[in-house]
Amino acid sequence: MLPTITAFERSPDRGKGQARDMRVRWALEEVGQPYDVRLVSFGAMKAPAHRTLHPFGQIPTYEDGDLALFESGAIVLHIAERHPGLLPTEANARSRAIAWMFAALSTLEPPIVELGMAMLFERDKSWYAERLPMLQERVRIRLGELSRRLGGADWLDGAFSAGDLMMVTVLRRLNTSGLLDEYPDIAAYVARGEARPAFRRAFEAQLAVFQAASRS
Ligand SMILES: N[C@@H](CCC(=O)N[C@@H](CSCc1ccc([N+](=O)[O-])cc1)C(=O)NCC(=O)O)C(=O)O
Repeated sequence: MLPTITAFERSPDRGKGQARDMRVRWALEEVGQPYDVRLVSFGAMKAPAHRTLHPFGQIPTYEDGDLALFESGAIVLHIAERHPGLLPTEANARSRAIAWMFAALSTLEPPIVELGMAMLFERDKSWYAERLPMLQERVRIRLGELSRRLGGADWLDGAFSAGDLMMVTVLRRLNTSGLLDEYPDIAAYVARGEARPAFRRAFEAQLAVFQAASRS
């Protein structure tokens, strides 16, 4: 019995790999762990059966034997702890890699999601023109700080880790904002992640789901 994740039956991101099952697919591909996918509709996500897995009625979830997990960060950490390839074996380096996972989710993702949601849902508001620059600046501050820490290295702290995997998936949300163009080193870092064979396999798998749904 393979681990089973849940993903959108028809992703609103239209196969661009922005939905958060992408992180879990990528982590499973990096460690070479085959997996099954249960596709769920928006309606099914909110139904009691799915909420036993995910209290907030969302995807992804992860089931393996009698374990059921939600939260993409927790799922990626679970995979990284049980398979080599995503976390260093040396204790301090391992802790630093996990710190970068939290930094991606707690420091970079909030301003990036806030900007993305505003650009998606607030354009018609009277205060949009005033609020947008403030949201952009909050992201620019973090991109500048990340750029200085990365300092031309390939990955955040030595070899590629789950910290980079989470950071790249968070930074990819900026793809339509134009902000990545202002930080060519960060854009190159994201491209390095996207060029990994495991990323490509994960991306193609989630795209195939959207393409199949679009044909039906
Ligand atoms: N913190 C949770 C957040 C999970 C989450 O946001 N899930 C979203 C899908 S990924 C977020 C997402 C959605 C769409 C795009 N997009 O580009 O269209 C990008 C990301 C979901 O189930 N939404 C349905 C709902 O809440 O009713 C995690 O990291 O797992």
